[in-house]
Amino acid sequence: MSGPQWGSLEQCLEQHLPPADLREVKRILYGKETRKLNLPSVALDEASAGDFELQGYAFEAAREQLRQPRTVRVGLVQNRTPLPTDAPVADQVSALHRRIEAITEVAAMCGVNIICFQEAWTMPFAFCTREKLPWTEFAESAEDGPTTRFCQKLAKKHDMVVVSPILERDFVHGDVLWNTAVVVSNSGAVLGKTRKNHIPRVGDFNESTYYMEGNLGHPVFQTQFGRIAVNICYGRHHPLNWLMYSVNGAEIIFNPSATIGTLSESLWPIEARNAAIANHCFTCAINRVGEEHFPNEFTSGDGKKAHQDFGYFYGSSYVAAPDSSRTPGLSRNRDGLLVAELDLNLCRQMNDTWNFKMTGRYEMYARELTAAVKPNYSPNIVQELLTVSPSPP
Ligand SMILES: NC(=O)NCCC(=O)O
Repeated sequence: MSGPQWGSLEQCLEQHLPPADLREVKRILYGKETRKLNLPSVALDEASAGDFELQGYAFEAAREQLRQPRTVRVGLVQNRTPLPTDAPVADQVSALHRRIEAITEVAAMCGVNIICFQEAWTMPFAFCTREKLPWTEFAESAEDGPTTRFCQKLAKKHDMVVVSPILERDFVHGDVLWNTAVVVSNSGAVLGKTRKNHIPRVGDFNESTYYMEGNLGHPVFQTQFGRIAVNICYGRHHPLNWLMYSVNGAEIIFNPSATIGTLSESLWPIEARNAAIANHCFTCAINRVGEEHFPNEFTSGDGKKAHQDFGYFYGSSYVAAPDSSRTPGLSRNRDGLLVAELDLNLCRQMNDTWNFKMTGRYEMYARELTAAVKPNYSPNIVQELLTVSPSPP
């Protein structure tokens, strides 16, 4: 399975396909072409000095007579953990704060209005280990922990909405942990929080050792730049999870993730993109990048040898639009900032074209699902009745 040596699908296609074929392949694989954004040279220089990739694309919508274009710029950040996992907890957190601060500065130069970081961005993705200490020490209050206060400063300074996915410790309810995304308004106020609804039980994703499925439903946050929601990582495999954010009015759904090549790389380009199409909204898929090594060995329950790493986090963050177009992905092997300009008018335009909301038959599904989750449910399977022919006299 590919590690860091293989840069990205896009690099491979560009390198090997003749231009005419490349155009056709991209038309089918990526939909209507996104326009490359002309990003300021100072931002490109800063990104190159800071050793992270910077790419920018714009999605366009048709001009309407009664509504002005509703353009918003989103920033997706993928990054490695700068320090080794056995460095002191406070040092790891502060190194990540510094890294994200630098990338957010560049996002501000690019006019980003809403920025989203990767899942559990203040820590290594240590849930594979099943160890409690020191990993639980990375948990913080969503309302006023050091990372939320840090994000409030960034939001206010840059007039930017900040989506900050962290390991939350809920001090009010028995000190329990959650996988949470905090949404900070561009005013600097904490707008609210949302929790990961689906917890994986696959491979080394032993997150259920640490926290439960979220209990906050599918909140959508009204920001100055549009209505946003956060579907954290494994929730992207659940079409109804995306649907409920959309039912509550989300125009942009962020999907901060941590996932590895051996498990999910072939699912990655499909799921968030399909959700954008099915729900007439934009989706932003963000994955961490690189390899994280842990001090102690752990096993995967598959008879294979114990190991000290999770596998390769393949980056490849991208934005998908309701008209089925998508940006190219960031690379598989570098930290990066993807800037995408969205015209939110495209959501309603696609709704009027394809009518998935109108043709959705939600009432029928609600009724059938209500019956199907009951313990005494009998599946509606129609079978041929076998008639017993009378025996000959
Ligand atoms: N972080 C997380 O939920 N990962 C699970 C694996 C996946 O969804 O690809």
